[in-house]
Amino acid sequence: MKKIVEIKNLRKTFCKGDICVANSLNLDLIEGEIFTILGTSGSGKTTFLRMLAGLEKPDSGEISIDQEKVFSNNINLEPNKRKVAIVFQNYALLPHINVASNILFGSNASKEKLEVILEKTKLKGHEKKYPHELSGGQQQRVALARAIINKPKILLLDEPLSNIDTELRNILRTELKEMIREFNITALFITHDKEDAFFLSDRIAIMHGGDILQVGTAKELYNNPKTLYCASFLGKITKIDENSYIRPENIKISENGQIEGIVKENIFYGNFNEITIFANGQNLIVNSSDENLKVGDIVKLSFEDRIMKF
Ligand SMILES: Nc1ncnc2c1ncn2[C@@H]1O[C@H](COP(=O)(O)OP(=O)(O)OP(=O)(O)O)[C@@H](O)[C@H]1O
Repeated sequence: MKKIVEIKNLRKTFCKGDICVANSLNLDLIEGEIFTILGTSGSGKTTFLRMLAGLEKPDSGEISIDQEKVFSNNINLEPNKRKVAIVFQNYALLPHINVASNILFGSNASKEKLEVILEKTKLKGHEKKYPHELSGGQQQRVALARAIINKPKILLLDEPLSNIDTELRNILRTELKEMIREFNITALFITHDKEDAFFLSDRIAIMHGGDILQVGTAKELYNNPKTLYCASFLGKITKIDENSYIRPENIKISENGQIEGIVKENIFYGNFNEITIFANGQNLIVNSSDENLKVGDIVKLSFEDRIMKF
């Protein structure tokens, strides 16, 4: 598997060292994968993406893209020499020029290439329209087409799905994933949204306070988080003793359960119920399909294997 991006000991601090946004980061991206940096606001995602693109200068470390060193002690290639392209949040389309001109903006791609890309992004017939005449999905495709026309080695996507309402967002992210697969390009997303990360990514890195805490597939991270922070960031957990935790779906209410508890609350969420049960001297959160349990009912619980220890 070919490494398209190699990052070694990348460091960046702001405000005379007060805020460390990249704390000796190490990361490799593999050709063709969709990779996501997932983190809360202020965790350092944008700075990381900007350093990769050459828009922010790291303090130290190394970045290679497609086997070429683009940043090190004595190298700092300009953004346009780095074989990267960015799709910005809100797409950053130029409002006063049409679709074709937006796609060709800053590119010396041929008319033939434009035709191919219009075809592939399903924008044929829309090339003379202006951005405000396009749907959200079409605008996203123009932004993608513009990013991809120069055949970058890596496509960087800066929270492209934020500020979009849920219904459209589901459509856009499906389309986005299909397009990226269609172009067979390596992509790096940054997002704070766990669901987007799970939907889009082959692998995910969890970022927090300028550190990459863990890298893995969504399943690996969810089922085997290395730290309490990663565990709770990716989904609800409930404490079962001093240093053991479990996810609500891994506690079962059953006749044969070994632990007795009393129902404190039962909340209906449509496809499951979230039940708070007081057992072993504490409140446990349990996901169940049992809509009929009432406050005060006595139940028996058992824990499935997936106990996490931190
Ligand atoms: N140019 C700058 N000067 C000083 N501090 C900065 C600068 N850029 C970012 N920071 C600080 O660095 C930290 C990380 O910022 P960054 O934008 O990389 O985080 P983020 O994870 O992308 O957050 P968000 O999701 O809110 O964009 C924040 O505390 C931010 O205030």
